[in-house]
Amino acid sequence: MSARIIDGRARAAELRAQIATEVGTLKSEHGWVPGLAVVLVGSDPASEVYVRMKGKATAEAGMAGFEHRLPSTVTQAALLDLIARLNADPAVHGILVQLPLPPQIDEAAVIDAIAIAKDVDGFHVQNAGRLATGQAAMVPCTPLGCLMLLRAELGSLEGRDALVIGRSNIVGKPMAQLLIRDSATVTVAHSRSRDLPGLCRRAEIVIAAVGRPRLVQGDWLKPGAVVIDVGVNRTPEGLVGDVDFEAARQVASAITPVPGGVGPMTIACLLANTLTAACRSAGLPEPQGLTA
Ligand SMILES: NC(=O)C1=CN([C@@H]2O[C@H](COP(=O)(O)OP(=O)(O)OC[C@H]3O[C@@H](n4cnc5c(N)ncnc54)[C@H](OP(=O)(O)O)[C@@H]3O)[C@@H](O)[C@H]2O)C=CC1
Ligand SMILES: Nc1nc(=O)c2c([nH]1)NC[C@@H]1CN(c3ccc(C(=O)N[C@@H](CCC(=O)O)C(=O)O)cc3)C=[N+]21
Repeated sequence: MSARIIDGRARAAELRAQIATEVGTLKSEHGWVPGLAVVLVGSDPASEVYVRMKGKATAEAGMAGFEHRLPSTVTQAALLDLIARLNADPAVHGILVQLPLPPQIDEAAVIDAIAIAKDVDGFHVQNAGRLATGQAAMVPCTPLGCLMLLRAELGSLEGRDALVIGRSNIVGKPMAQLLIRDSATVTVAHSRSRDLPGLCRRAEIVIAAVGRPRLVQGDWLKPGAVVIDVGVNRTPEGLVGDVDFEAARQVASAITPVPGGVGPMTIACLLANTLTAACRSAGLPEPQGLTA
């Protein structure tokens, strides 16, 4: 068997086109556009790439982009001061502080300073809590993108055995919450899990969010499994995922590639969250199909 390759790049392009249309309507009917502020501290090369991609996608969707660059030596107080100004700026509907932050900055304190309604990353404790308790939340972009791909592939996730590998606050945990909400049976594995291959072999859905190149082997997979590879690992041979793609595609029924799978969906979902946040702030109806 050879797996269907899930084209995240194409799905993300569709989503961005839908968002651009909605933004055009907002502009012509209401005379304003959604605005996304991206804050980059320091000059980590990978972060630079992501911030540039986000800026480009924002502009192409017709949204207003505000980029704030701060030196790696910035103080916590100065960063919190910028966030306070962005919170108060009516042209800014979404705020993203690129992670990771330098060691002198308390990441949790920074995230919790972002206005809940503008937290388009969905990292604020209150958005995490809302997601966990089934209230309307800003949902983290990467898990949201994975969920969209899974629903498109499988339709209903009800009763499916899903394995999430990774328990980070930004990917693994919110991914598990979304799968629970869609009535999948969810297992969350991490570095202390015993028998990861055995856990994998039971799963109809595997979501790998680990950060270890090609950790998940082809013979760990249940035949016909749907595999979502969140990993983005820079190796001497180039960008690779957390799944051994060539081996896995012989066993899986569908699999996301790296690059071209989850990554582009993350960026598209950031725009989706910004549009959703903008509509909510203006009391306008939310466009359909952009949230979980
Ligand atoms: N495509 C995209 O849009 C995005 C991609 N990423 C990528 O996804 C990956 C994960 O990101 P993130 O969640 O932030 O990473 P973290 O480093 O925060 O979390 C990694 C998780 O993997 C677990 N883990 C580590 N080693 C193993 C192992 N050998 N077996 C099982 N579990 C293990 C860790 O366990 P423990 O908790 O016990 O330490 C932890 O829970 C990275 O490659 C990152 O680059 C991230 C965000 C967006
Ligand atoms: N506050 C915050 N929010 C984030 O969402 C956030 C963050 N910080 N810090 C870093 C991670 C990582 N992340 C990615 C986004 C897009 C791709 C992506 O588009 N990847 C392309 C490849 C791009 C390349 O060549 O590097 C792909 O997979 O096809 C990957 C990873 C968002 N993150």
